[in-house]
Amino acid sequence: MTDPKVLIYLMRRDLRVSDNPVLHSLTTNKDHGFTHLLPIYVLAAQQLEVSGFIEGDAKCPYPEARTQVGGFWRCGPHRLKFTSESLWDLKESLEKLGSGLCIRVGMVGEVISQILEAGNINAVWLTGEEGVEEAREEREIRRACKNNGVDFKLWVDEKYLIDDRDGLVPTDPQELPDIYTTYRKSVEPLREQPRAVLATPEPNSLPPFPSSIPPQPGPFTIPQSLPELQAALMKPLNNEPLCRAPPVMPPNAKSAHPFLGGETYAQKRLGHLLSSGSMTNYLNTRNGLLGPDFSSKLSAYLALGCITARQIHAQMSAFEDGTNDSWTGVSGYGKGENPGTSHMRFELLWRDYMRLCTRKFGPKLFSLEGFKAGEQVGGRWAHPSRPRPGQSGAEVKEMLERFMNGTTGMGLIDASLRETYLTGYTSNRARQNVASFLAKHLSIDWRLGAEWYECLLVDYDLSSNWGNWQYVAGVGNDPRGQARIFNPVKQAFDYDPNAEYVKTWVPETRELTDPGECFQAWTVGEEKRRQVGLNGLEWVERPLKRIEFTVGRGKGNGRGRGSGGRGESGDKSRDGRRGYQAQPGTGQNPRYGGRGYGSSRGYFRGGQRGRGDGRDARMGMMDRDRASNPEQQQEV
Ligand SMILES: Cc1cc2nc3c(=O)[nH]c(=O)nc-3n(C[C@H](O)[C@H](O)[C@H](O)COP(=O)(O)OP(=O)(O)OC[C@H]3O[C@@H](n4cnc5c(N)ncnc54)[C@H](O)[C@@H]3O)c2cc1C
Repeated sequence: MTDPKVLIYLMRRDLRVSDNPVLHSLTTNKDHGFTHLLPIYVLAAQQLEVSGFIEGDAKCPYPEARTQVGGFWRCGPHRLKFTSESLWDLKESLEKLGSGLCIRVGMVGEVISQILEAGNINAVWLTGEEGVEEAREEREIRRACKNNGVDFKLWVDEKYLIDDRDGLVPTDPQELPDIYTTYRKSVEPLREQPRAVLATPEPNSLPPFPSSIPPQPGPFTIPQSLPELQAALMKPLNNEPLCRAPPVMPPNAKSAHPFLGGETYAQKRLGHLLSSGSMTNYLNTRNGLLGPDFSSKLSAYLALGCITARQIHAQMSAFEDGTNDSWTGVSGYGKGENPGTSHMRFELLWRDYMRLCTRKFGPKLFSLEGFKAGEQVGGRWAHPSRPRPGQSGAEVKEMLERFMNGTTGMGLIDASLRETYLTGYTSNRARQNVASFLAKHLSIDWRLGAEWYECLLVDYDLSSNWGNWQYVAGVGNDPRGQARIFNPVKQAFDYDPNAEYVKTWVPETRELTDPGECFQAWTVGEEKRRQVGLNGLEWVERPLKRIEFTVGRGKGNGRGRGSGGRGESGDKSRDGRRGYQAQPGTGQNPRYGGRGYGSSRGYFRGGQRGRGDGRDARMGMMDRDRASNPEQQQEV
């Protein structure tokens, strides 16, 4: 009998069996020499809270998985659910192929090291990622492999539209143009560029799953069913709401993102978009706000690698070329590239571009000054511990709390924030407005918004989230930078002219007939407020922002009217940099992770400290890190 030769395939954001380079190579290259394949997914303790996997009174060995500036849970309920569904779908798909999936809990590098130390592993393969934490994992695994005499291979991440190896993506990240359009022009025509998708492995074509695997080290227990997995993930989050006075689901409101996670559902969704004609119409509908089909809703699948951009491209090409008769009769079928499919490629390239920006700018992705570090923009933004002149910390805290629970008094913004809280999704149009409102109207540290999205979004993606927040805050790759401000009243008139979206998510406005009143309920007169039940509501009486706006004059000029432009937010008058932004790479507990920004404490941890669950000691360790760095202390 030959000795077993076991290959670990660590799956991170490539949760699919189709168009998967690692699985494909194992089925096509029969000389790989492995007798067994062990696909592993680790629920990473710094990215999602894992204490729910502990039974009994044992203490969790890791700090809570909180964001660094705001102290929010890094992975909220919507993405926990979607991720668990995606994992289970992957497990079932691998089982159908005659393989399996081993789920583990802990710090990724540590988990893999423990398995290597138990012996009998010959190689570890994984796909490279751009994030700071993911790169750290890769270094740790590489080191563990070296220490244990095990082969290590980092595969090229192939879930993007343009392949890194085709000579179109700059090999030196610093050569990436700072403007998206310049990059796009350098890679067009987009329809010609993507590589072909890789075939899905046939059943029993992969090396078999090992018969024995080192157990999950304590104190964690791995659930054996999807409901148990979801219960363990949700357990720590059930103890407290994510914010003060959270919104409740309005009657008759429906999620625009009712989709289950996983490769199976990603493919179904793509099929639906093509067969329903939604993809053909995409250019006309993509700025819509309500309903599942105004845009693709593929982002969450793309973020976890349940589907690849080139799979979307390939299916669109088949549609355009008329090579799949099941689409006969659908508008645009067989008629070549159309505005909808062309624009989808354009958006998918944005996603590529955001990833390449992460590669280029590294930890600057999380810096208050963004990619423009050194351009002295930091003093613009308040944080509860760093109010701007004339403000108190309590005022900033209240503004932020009302941002989080969607009671700012600005209809479009509140609708989007409540929708995001309740469903994990909001449209790109709404996201742009929300980010602009926080950073440019409220002048609050935009990283708190980025972290809040990290917690809430079902499709959270490191590069797309942080890159877009920087872009809108004016410290990223928007050539118009600080000069571009979204007027949320004008935007509401343009994209929600009948206030259907605002009325759906801010049900208190449903009795109002004038859309302008829905967009800013403070404009409703006293008598009417009483009649429609708006009387006494804080966000009606005391909105965080009042924008004078008249439809005839403000609409269409991109600026609103009266004080509706940038002046009313006070951006220009109050400045003076206070030098408080974090220095990349400081104040972190290196073992636990962190992405090189902010402090570890977070501001909105409501009641987490000193609750006597054994975690104070760990937080104390992080406090010491901060105390050794006075600049860092100033930061929070
Ligand atoms: C402040 C802010 C935060 C954002 N955070 C995220 C995030 O965490 N994850 C995420 O995937 N997208 C993010 N986006 C980008 C965009 O809003 C979402 O990708 C899109 O709304 C997802 O819905 P969809 O799949 O229906 O998009 P569609 O309109 O159908 O677009 C198709 C795909 O193109 C990509 N795409 C579209 N627009 C962008 C963009 N501006 N940047 C990068 N990729 C894009 C996405 O992968 C998307 O699935 C953010 C945008 C803003 C303004």
